Amino acid sequence: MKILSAAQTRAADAFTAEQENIPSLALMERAASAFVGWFENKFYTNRVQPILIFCGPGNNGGDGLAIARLLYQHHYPVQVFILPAAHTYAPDFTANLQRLPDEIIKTYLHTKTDCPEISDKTIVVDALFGTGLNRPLTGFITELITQINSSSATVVAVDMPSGLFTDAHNKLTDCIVQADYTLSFELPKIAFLLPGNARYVGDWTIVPIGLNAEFISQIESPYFFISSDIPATILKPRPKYSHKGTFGHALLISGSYGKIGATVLSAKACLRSGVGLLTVHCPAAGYTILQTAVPEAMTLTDKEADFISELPDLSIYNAIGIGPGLGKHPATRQMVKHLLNTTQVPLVIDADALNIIAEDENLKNALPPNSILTPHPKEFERLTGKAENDYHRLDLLKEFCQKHSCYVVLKGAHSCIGTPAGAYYFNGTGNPGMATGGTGDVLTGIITALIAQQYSALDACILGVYLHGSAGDIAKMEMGEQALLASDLIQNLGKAFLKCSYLTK
Ligand SMILES: NC(=O)C1=CN([C@@H]2O[C@H](COP(=O)(O)OP(=O)(O)OC[C@H]3O[C@@H](n4cnc5c(N)ncnc54)[C@H](O)[C@@H]3O)[C@@H](O)[C@H]2O)[C@@H](O)CC1
Ligand SMILES: Nc1ncnc2c1ncn2[C@@H]1O[C@H](COP(=O)(O)OP(=O)(O)O)[C@@H](O)[C@H]1O
Ligand SMILES: [K+]
Repeated sequence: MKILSAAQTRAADAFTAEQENIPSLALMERAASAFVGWFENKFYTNRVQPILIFCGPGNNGGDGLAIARLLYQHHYPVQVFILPAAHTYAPDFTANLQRLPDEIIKTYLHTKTDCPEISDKTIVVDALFGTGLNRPLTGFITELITQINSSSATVVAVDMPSGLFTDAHNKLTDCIVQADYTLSFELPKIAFLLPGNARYVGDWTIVPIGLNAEFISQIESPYFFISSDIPATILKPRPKYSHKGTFGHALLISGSYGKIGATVLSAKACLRSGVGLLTVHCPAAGYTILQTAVPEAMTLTDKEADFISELPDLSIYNAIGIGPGLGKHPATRQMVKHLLNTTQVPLVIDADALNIIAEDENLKNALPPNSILTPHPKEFERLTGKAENDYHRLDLLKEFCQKHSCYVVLKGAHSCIGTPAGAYYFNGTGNPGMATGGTGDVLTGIITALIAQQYSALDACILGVYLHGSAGDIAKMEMGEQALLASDLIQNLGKAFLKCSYLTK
């Protein structure tokens, strides 16, 4: 699914209205109906809590007025509060104001004293500003928003939390509505996918309003959201006459004393992701553990008991994953250096292998083209330096991928894949239960297996993060978030593959 900027969203709205001969007012009605459908589902028994709808002067405010009318028709106790317009109200705002039933109390807000009391039991609908915000909010509006934010009311934002830019950085001092829920139209917004905005956006949902699909597919955007649509087109069926050689031979270089568990997790995930053959190169101390815990994998041991100091013959492998549990022993550093200087096989690089590379500019420059790096934010910071904010981090991601011709999976709640072509793919699966040790090792195993099966680097990253998160979501259905372990992701990879394969049909 493509992600559009605020300007592109406006263009998509305008094109849809013109091309499909739908008045913009009808599009607004669709948006309001979609909002109300979601709202009724969420708060369906509740027709006593007062609903305070705050409307700005633009189309977002117009949505608010249409929502007020529809909720009133569904017997919700709504009240409307309207901001003064600096110049004029948007035409569709005015049209919806005229359609507002007289029974709905409407109040114009000029100063703070006009603002209503907002009790705990209230539901606030924030329709002040949406994608048309063009500067930080100032003046009296900030007092209103501060009052909304300091109340214990449930806050539902229409399209965007007011004050939050759709696609640009907000300063920490900017005044922004802190919504519990954001119901947004047609496509996710970049702002929803960045960790720093979580406290404003809350739990977000997208509802379709029928914007022109052809227009959206033609418009150029570097930003994509990975929902089931993209992975379903990537997953390949296993041919009837295939054999284990068809699905590649992966090598996993992993482990050090006390961290063989990371190797076990990564190896199991690799095997559960369809690889034909897997060999693990680990410290000698890991031999019995691996042969017992992962009998399907072949094990090669290092001459050292507790860390890896040497490389096996690499010539027979068509995918190499390195990093989980590796440690940073000087001999291990040398091994990583040697690997980067001798192989042109793209690597899947995680954990301490990333930390070793981060400490040496020459190693970054020696990355084989099309390698995949899977840092969490701290590891990423070691690679690129500190980001000033979430948007700057995206710039650093792009620069790094372009400079080193590699793919980076910047892990997080919405893991973001950066590509050498400058695209960004944000993952939509996964949950906070996955914020637990070992889940990253599982991802390394999955992506290494997909590379061994000849998926392109980009496809392996997309399918990998999607299946990894999907396995986490399936595990969550059984056991919730607190008890979730990295092993549970491996247990549920089969179901995640199945679910994805049903979507390809
Ligand atoms: N255009 C369409 O066809 C549709 C638009 N929709 C709604 O329209 C919204 C976008 O509407 P608009 O483009 O009118 O924009 P907004 O309603 O977000 O805000 C624009 C208005 O706010 C003013 N403004 C911007 N920043 C300000 C600031 N910091 N302080 C004070 N005033 C400020 C602008 O001058 C303008 O008057 C979407 O978020 C969505 O809610 C939906 O109804 C779907 C269809
Ligand atoms: N809140 C979250 N929501 C969704 N996924 C998450 C969340 N927190 C972590 N994850 C996922 O879990 C994994 C954690 O990886 P990492 O930090 O490397 O763990 P480890 O080093 O312990 O294996 C990543 O794939 C990340 O995207
Ligand atoms: K809003």
